Amino acid sequence: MSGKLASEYSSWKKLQQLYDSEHANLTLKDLFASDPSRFSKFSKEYTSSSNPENTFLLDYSKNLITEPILKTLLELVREAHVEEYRHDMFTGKHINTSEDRAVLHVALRSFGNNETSEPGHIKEFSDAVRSGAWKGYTGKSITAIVNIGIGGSDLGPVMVTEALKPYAKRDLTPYFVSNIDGTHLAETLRELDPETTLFIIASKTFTTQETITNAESAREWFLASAKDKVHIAKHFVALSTNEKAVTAFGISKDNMFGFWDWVGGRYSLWSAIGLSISLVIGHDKFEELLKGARDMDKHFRETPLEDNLPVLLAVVGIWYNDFYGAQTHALLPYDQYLHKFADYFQQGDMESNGKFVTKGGQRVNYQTGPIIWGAAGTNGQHSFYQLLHQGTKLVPADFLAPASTHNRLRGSLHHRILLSNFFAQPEALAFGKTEEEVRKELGPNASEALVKSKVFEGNRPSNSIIFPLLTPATLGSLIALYEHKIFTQGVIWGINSYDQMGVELGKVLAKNILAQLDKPEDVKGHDSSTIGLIHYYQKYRKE
Ligand SMILES: O=P(O)(O)OC[C@H]1O[C@H](O)[C@@H](O)[C@@H](O)[C@@H]1O
Repeated sequence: MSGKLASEYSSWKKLQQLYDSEHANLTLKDLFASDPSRFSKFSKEYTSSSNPENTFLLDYSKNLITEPILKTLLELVREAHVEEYRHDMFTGKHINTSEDRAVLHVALRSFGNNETSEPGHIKEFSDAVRSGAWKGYTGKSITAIVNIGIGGSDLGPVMVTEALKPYAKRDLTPYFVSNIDGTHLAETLRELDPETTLFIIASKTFTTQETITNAESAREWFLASAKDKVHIAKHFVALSTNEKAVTAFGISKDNMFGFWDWVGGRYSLWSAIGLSISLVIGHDKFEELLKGARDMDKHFRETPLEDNLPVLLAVVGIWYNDFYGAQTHALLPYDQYLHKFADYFQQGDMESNGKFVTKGGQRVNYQTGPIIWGAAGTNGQHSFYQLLHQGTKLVPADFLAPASTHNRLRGSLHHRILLSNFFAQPEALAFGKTEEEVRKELGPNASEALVKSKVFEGNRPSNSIIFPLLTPATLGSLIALYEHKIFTQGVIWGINSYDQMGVELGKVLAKNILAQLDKPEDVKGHDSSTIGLIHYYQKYRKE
């Protein structure tokens, strides 16, 4: 890290000048009208180095950028030494400075590196469960797996198993329990049979209160039927870096799938945390996912900045976040299978880049990570798109869609309709509808108010990503694309994208409060609001 605030870079100052002098006149309508080759200039096709079928098109032409703006944004990348930091990450330097750790999730998908992954164990176990050779305590095969984990030990497996459902073994149903709210576990267990259920306790630290409490309750539920603790070995496995805590819980070393402290929770689906993925889609497909990510790593490492897709997404994001003042960024996949994509990157991005101090401990004087949100199209259109089109906020968005679907209902009629929306929404956002157009449509008798209410100002930017079909390899590449976008932005902002100190305070306060919940006289050391809320709870609680 250069030790500088991003705002001290000369390219940052230049960007501010460019914004001040140009933004008022920068309209997508003019940008497209004045340059017939805008699309070819500002779009790139990616093809994975090892798999020609893993390809996608990134169209970033509908952004409020010009060639000089993009050039200056890339100067910022150079000035912030992103390329050097990229090298440091890939070579295992301790870029997670506050925890003094390497950041090497990329090594998990580099293959041929046996020290950094446990593929043999994962494969062998997945094959045994999937083939039915792995038997439960009454000799029956496993039909349900329950991943108990939270945050990074939940969201990746949830998102990927949903996204790759077309490749799933349908008689092995995955469930995910994350919330400490007993409802989550209770409602899941209601459907399950202890004789055919496998619990996967996923926790990097194996100290997370939610996960350990849920795991204990699951064990209690299981033992109510199985009676003898020896049966735990057939029904509980652990994914963790903490062997001591795993064995103390009663899970044998043989049933533990290890990983390492240099795998961040929100980057861990590539590690043993991906066991549920391997169980659901099979180890070969899990490897295809990893290879897709590996090929994007190669692209990120070797491609010049001008053509480097994660870098392009990162700088365009910075342009809106830091100069246009956009607070959020929407992820809008037009693919039902990707309905958890935004949830996944909510943690991936916000836990990585939601930070106000630099690695050097300075308070930043600019915006860092955006608020990430989104939903699968077209549901969002009938919900929040009103604000995207006519609200007072700028919401840059990424639209993603597959050209073909795994479910070609009625000769792909559904998919054609879906994609017509995928194409129409960015167009409408960018080019809008003028007052004159509305007037023409409504005729001379329309009231002024009605005319105004139907105007779309347009000029709302977006990226579009389109790929042939959502396969494991393509998904791997897309996830890695966003991971490296987050990395690039974090380096530019000078922050540590790989710790998560911000989740600690709430945990500490909750522990303290838990010890005070029984009696009103124990509730001490809080503000009057917190005390009032706890007293109300104590009045109505039932055990
Ligand atoms: O896997 P674990 O250790 O249970 O952690 C689960 C989650 O806990 C915290 O919220 C954070 O540290 C997350 O990054 C992490 O993913």
